[in-house]
Amino acid sequence: MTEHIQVAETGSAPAGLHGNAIPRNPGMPLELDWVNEVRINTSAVERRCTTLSGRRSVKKDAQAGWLLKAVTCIDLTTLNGDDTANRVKRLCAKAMRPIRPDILEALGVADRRISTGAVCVYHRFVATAVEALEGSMIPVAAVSTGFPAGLAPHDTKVREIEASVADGAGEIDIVITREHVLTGDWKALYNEMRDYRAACGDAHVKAILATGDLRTLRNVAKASLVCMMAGADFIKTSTGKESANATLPVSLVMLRMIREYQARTGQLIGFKPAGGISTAKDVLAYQILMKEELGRRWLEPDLLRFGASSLLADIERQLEHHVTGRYSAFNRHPMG
Ligand SMILES: O=C[C@H](O)COP(=O)(O)O
Repeated sequence: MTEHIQVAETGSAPAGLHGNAIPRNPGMPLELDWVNEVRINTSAVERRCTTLSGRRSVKKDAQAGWLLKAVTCIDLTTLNGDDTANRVKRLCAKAMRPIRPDILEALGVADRRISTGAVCVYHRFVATAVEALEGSMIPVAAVSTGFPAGLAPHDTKVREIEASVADGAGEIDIVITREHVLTGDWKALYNEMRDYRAACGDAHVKAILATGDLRTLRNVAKASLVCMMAGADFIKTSTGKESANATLPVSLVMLRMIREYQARTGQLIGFKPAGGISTAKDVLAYQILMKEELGRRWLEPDLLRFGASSLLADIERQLEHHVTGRYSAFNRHPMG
């Protein structure tokens, strides 16, 4: 598949959810019949993912364009217990200039304005990141609702969202209560998601399903659907802290539910695979999956984000290899 892909034009706003033309998902009443009808053919899902990687690839000469586009879809993330304001500031600087100017020059895109899709941090660092990114139009995404386990009291979780919005977060990545899925309490999941969406106000909300905790692909599909019904703008696979994070089969199931939701409601919902996505090769596989399942519209940062802490370093390295024919050491591509 040799297909060249457009990266952001000079002077256009950096990638972000804000200012895009997609109307937000208002949600809809919980339709339990629809949820209960959901069926997943696990072997067909696995077969599709296996054949996808065998049949499809992006030709070498088009890869740089795809990887630059992927950069604009990264939620550049730091979610560690030892995070500091200085680390977050360095990450923000990287988000504003994710690829070294000499590499962009050699690729012939020095005039394009390329930034990551967002910077993703804990609530504590939202204000720091907002200040560091001032003028860049890069939104700050806050993980929330007792991330990563999501087991804080409900009111505390709602207040956490409100606090991050007050500090300037433009995007809120909430974690769902896995117990609601594991006990099939779809009403409870719908209600909590509804409350989170309301607390976000104008901030876009990504629903983290923590798929590695949900045990079955059918649960993943149902949870995706219920969160979309309750008004999620994006559905996201993982926190990055579960024992299993983003995978192609889980992503395929979520994408099929996005397609089904769009067919019934007309609404376009975004997708964010997260956790363990660390190589350019991984990212190309996800981009191919997105394009094949939902179409090229879903390669844009208002509908696709990669939640990743170390992916950018590998992409930059691959782009450098593309222009010089040589690989440099990882320490030449610091994250912050
Ligand atoms: O949402 C983002 C993830 O926490 C990042 O996970 P990662 O550190 O495996 O890239």
